[in-house]
Amino acid sequence: RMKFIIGIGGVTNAGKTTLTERLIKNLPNCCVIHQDDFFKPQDQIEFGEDGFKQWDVITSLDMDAMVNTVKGWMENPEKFARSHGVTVSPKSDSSDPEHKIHILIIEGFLLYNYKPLLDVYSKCYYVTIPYGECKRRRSMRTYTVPDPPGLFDGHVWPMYLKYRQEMENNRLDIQYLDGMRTKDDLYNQVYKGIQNSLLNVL
Ligand SMILES: Nc1ncnc2c1ncn2[C@@H]1O[C@H](COP(=O)(O)OP(=O)(O)O)[C@@H](O)[C@H]1O
Ligand SMILES: O=C(O)c1ccc[n+]([C@@H]2O[C@H](COP(=O)([O-])O)[C@@H](O)[C@H]2O)c1
Repeated sequence: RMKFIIGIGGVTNAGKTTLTERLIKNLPNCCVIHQDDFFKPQDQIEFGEDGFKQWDVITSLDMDAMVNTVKGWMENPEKFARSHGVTVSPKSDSSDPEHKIHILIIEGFLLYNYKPLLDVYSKCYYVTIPYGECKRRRSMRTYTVPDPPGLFDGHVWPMYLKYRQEMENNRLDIQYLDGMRTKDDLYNQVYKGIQNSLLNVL
């Protein structure tokens, strides 16, 4: 079977998880890896010169563990699916070309800033929203470690700008998505895009 890896990157609260959840429900043989699951424990996150715990930098994540998880899927997507509770369509069902494929979605806010993971993607998406909307959505969200006052302007947004610049210097073929559009619009656009890509590779 073909293997196809989709990156859903983007700024915090852009709607990555919302979009991803709907895609995995509707794509065949589709597994998911959330970058948020690879945050290091709180006591390993250092304080920066900005006075904040440095959550929004690549070293706050155990990226080696994330790479190994991706490799695990690549080596045996069937087994990965089974052990993650994903139903795999039977191989004999070859009448439907869609089912000749294994799909992995990798979702997260720093997807395209780690060299060992840059060349695994078949398709790279990046969802953006403007500063004001990002700050508003973020203020309504509660993480395992709640944001201290001033974190967004003092750390989250500046680090986003820094890593986004670095990402753009990496010259990946990234398709940008406007996260201000409705959830339905975003989903329909991406679902159609993936369908088209699959038709080309199958
Ligand atoms: N297209 C959208 N338009 C408006 N609000 C959205 C949209 N997509 C997601 N949201 C809302 O924004 C917040 C963050 O969404 P989420 O999918 O968790 O973002 P992320 O995973 O990028 O941090 C949630 O409250 C969600 O309901
Ligand atoms: O998940 C956690 O344990 C966690 C703990 C502290 C902070 N976060 C925040 O998670 C954000 C990235 O996730 P997301 O879903 O908003 O893209 C990032 O901006 C961090 O500041 C996440």
